[in-house]
Amino acid sequence: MAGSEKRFSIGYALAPKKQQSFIQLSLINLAKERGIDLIKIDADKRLIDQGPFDCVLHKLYGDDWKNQLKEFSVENPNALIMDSPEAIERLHNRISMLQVVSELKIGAEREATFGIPKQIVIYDAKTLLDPCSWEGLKFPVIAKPLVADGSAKSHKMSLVFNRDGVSKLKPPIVLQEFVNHGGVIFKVYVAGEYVQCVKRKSLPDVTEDKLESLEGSLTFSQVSNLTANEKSDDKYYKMMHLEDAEMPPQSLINEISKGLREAMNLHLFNFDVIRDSSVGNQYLIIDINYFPGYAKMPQYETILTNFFWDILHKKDSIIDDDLTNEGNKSDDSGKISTRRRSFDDGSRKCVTNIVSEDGDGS
Ligand SMILES: Nc1ncnc2c1ncn2[C@@H]1O[C@H](COP(=O)(O)OP(=O)(O)OP(=O)(O)O)[C@@H](O)[C@H]1O
Ligand SMILES: O=P(O)(O)O[C@H]1[C@H](OP(=O)(O)O)[C@@H](OP(=O)(O)O)[C@@H](O)[C@@H](O)[C@@H]1OP(=O)(O)O
Ligand SMILES: [Mg+2]
Ligand SMILES: [Mg+2]
Repeated sequence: MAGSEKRFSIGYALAPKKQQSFIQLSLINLAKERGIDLIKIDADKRLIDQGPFDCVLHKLYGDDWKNQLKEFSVENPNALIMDSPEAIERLHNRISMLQVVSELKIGAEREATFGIPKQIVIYDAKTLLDPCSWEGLKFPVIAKPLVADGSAKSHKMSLVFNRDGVSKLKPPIVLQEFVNHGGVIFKVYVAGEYVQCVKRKSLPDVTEDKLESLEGSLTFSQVSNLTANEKSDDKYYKMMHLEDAEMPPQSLINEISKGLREAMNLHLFNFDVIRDSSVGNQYLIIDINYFPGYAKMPQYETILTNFFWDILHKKDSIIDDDLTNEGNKSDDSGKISTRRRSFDDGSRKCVTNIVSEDGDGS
């Protein structure tokens, strides 16, 4: 079938800033060469009136958008929704976001271990000021807004050194123990089966003596997302040498990525990992983000185009198989061989269950 390869279209619905960084001409052109047209979804029109799309790629918030996706899925049952809004929503709350890490079952026999820092959630001021609620949590702690909805507010954090810093906090918040990690954070980008781990600068360690001299709390926002210029203005960042930091074991990163991808039913996300300096081989996951800044990865155009190509062709072969199998779901020998797609509240997942039962055991 050379020369007559089928073309696919992906509609994208992204906030202006995301669109600007992600939808580069280089990505559009590479995808086009591989038979994939990236088409902007007009946010001022109903989604259902646009298309046709083989896939809808999106990072938008709100019930109206969720309803539009649902409506679109009903009308276009073969279109992929990348990813399902219900699956994405798990990442909009910093408790449910990390709960999934605690549930991962990954091969026990390895030198490195992984988990999440100790944390509690505080919903109101009364609980915040009650010392009993803090029991078991050690200073310093990071106070993070409970909601992670992409707003500037949801990225505003405080590093709290002692009780004096507590009263200023505004619940609902998650209080997470600050773990010294040598000022280096690992960001793991996942796009389907593709995994890339990069190093970024993080918050510096807080030593015991520093802790005693520091007052109350310190606020900050998106440290690992600062531009090179912003970092080089700072004395601390000038001292840091990212090259010297050892990477986490690749096999561990791959296993966590696969475990998270499957457990969350998401294809596009990244997660932040730190290495506990006091232990050495203990890795902690502190944040998971839906559809992160892929454009920061070198060669992101190739990585994302390959990913799009894979999911579109996988979807297409499932549909072709379904059509071929229509007539032989149950033949005379009693063998049943069919493929069943999973749906999640009306939106299609990319998961396929293959059901095959041998009636006669042959
Ligand atoms: N438990 C922790 N111990 C030590 N440092 C932490 C911890 N939690 C967060 N940090 C530091 O604070 C930064 C911001 O935290 P986090 O990643 O949770 O916020 P975010 O606003 O969701 O970030 P992103 O821009 O990646 O979405 C991290 O990149 C890291 O430098
Ligand atoms: O552009 P967006 O609004 O999606 O910003 C995302 C940002 O990507 P960008 O580089 O494209 O800004 C991500 O950076 P990296 O982890 O990849 O460094 C991370 O900060 C996400 O948390 C942000 O998503 P949000 O949490 O705000 O929804
Ligand atoms: Mg983060
Ligand atoms: Mg985040």
